[in-house]
Amino acid sequence: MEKKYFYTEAMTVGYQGVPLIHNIKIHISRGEILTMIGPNGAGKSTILKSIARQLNLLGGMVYLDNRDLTKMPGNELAQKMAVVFTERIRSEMMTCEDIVATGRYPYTGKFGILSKADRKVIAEAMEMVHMTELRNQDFMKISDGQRQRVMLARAICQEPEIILLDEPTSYLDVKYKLEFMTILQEMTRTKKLSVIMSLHELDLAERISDRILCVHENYVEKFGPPEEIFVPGYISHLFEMTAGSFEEGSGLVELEAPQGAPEVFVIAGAGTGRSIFRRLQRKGIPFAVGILYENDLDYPTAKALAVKVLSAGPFEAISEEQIKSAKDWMDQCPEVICCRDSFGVWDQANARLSEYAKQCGKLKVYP
Ligand SMILES: Nc1ncnc2c1ncn2[C@@H]1O[C@H](COP(=O)(O)OP(=O)(O)OP(=O)(O)O)[C@@H](O)[C@H]1O
Repeated sequence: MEKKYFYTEAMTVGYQGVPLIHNIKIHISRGEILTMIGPNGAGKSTILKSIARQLNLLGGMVYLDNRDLTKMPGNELAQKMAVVFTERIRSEMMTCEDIVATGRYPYTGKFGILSKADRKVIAEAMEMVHMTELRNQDFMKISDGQRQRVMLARAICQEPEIILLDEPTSYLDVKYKLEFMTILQEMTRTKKLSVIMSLHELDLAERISDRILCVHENYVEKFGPPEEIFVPGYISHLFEMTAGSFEEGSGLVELEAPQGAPEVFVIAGAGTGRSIFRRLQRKGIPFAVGILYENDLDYPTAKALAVKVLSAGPFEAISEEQIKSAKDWMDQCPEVICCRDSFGVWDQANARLSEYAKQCGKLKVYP
């Protein structure tokens, strides 16, 4: 096997000599992103802390750049590896810039005197995460999201080859989440940075990661590229979801579907139905939907929330039998909502259903 930049062999992690997860086998190359996902308390932070040497390994080996990581001198490790964890660092009387500057310690020698070149790296790192305007503020008096950006700037100015991040985007708003991920991605491309992180945002994990490690409670269940992880039903299994659903294809989460005999039949399609399905869900009204093509934008939400979805295969002709079945379901519902104001050439079955609902006096044109 090609030697990877970072890899583990039978790594066992845990606390006070008690193993939590055995036999962890992961690897990444320079410029790759590995993301850990899994339920609360599964052991993601424990793995990160063990790689960062904050916890002793309970077994196995970790290699970085072909070296036994446990034996690497501290200063050398600090020049290779940056760590962005969630615990608050003690920082009395320190400005945000002071905190970022501590990222240069592996390069500044014993007295921590910053050269002109160090100051340039610090300024660039602050600029990169858009925190220059925070530089003179007391680090203890900024928001959680601002703190996450300051900590990323500190890691960037450490100029590492590999960065470990524990839930780095948990406090960031959507703009900064995307910015944060873009910065990481740019650094993987331009500086060949390797990234190992934990994320609870599955949509981001799927998009950014080259490899995903699925940590189930106390064991590692899967390790592979996102397309091997986000397969139907797997995320619900990994998180042992008991309410609502996650659809791996679209990355959509939906709340619990209302149960019971359908009270409304919805004619939707082309993405017109999703907001109606969710409104019905919020009111706890069970509903049926038809006839949707299985590649329609509305289909994943309908599958998650409706009692019954009458569907047709992608680009297939809809048969008389399918229309008859949809009418039968419609007959059982006191009300029909039509989300469409026009029907295309390939959607005449739904035009007929809408006409049928009108004849039955059940059609409600949705506002
Ligand atoms: N210092 C500690 N000593 C002993 N056990 C600990 C310690 N810290 C955490 N644990 C336990 O180790 C297990 C894994 O915790 P860990 O923080 O690694 O989970 P996680 O996957 O990062 O969870 P989350 O998604 O909630 O952050 C938990 O059962 C936790 O209670």
